[in-house]
Amino acid sequence: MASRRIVVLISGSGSNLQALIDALNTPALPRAHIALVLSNRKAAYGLTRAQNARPPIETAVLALQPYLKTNPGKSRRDYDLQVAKLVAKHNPDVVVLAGWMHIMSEGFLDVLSGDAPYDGEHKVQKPIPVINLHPALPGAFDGAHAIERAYEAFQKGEIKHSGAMVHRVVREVDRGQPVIVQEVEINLGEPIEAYEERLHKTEWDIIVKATAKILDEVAPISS
Ligand SMILES: Nc1nc2c(c(=O)[nH]1)N[C@@H](CN(C=O)c1ccc(C(=O)N[C@@H](CCC(=O)O)C(=O)O)cc1)CN2
Ligand SMILES: NCC(=O)N[C@@H]1O[C@H](COP(=O)([O-])[O-])[C@@H](O)[C@H]1O
Repeated sequence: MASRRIVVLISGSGSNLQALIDALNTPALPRAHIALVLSNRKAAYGLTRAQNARPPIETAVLALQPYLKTNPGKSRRDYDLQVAKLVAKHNPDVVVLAGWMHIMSEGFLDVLSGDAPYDGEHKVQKPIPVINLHPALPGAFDGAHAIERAYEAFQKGEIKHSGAMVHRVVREVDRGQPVIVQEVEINLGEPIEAYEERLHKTEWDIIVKATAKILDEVAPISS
């Protein structure tokens, strides 16, 4: 059976990308490779992680503001379609947003679902699931800076739990169906760094499990 294809979108350090890289072709993530790592920030250390992988992983950078500057008249939506085109060309079985700090418009999702062509003519052969890692529980702290917001809310007594999840990506940010949800303990009075350390370890675990779960749904390994 052919190796299952993963495309990973990043914006930063890439520690979750590293978790995926380390899990490739182990029992946790069998028969899989990362076909492309795409970053919207050229300084993202995750790009170095991909290039240092063995075998090296193809990387690409497409940042919004430089795109708009070099393509006068083009919009954020055009940018999203360009991202979709870069992704679709690799015909992935799954797309993983691993710290991808850009809200995707319908255009991107329409291409990945097969509802719209990625090059004005061709559509993806089958719907491509897109999943996102988010450092909060379903329905809580949607959007950016969720770690800090959840930590502060707990310390103020506003919430009793927080955690992390991987969810399917839909147009409404962080409201897609959860794939894996894991609570993470927060302790009253502890520094945020202690909570973040526990949370990131949980993320590294659930991003691999969620990716494997989706791959087994869309491209199961025949026994
Ligand atoms: N259509 C969707 N797009 C994205 C989703 C989603 O569920 N649906 N998840 C996010 C990831 N994310 C939280 O998990 C998130 C990332 C970024 C932002 C945000 O406010 N981005 C700003 C720019 C911020 C920056 O550049 O630092 C923006 O896009 O204008 C919110 C939520 C990924 N995309
Ligand atoms: N809303 C999305 C969001 O906040 N994502 C967060 O970005 C970090 C990426 O870390 P990494 O670059 O080390 O993988 C992770 O903590 C992830 O939960």
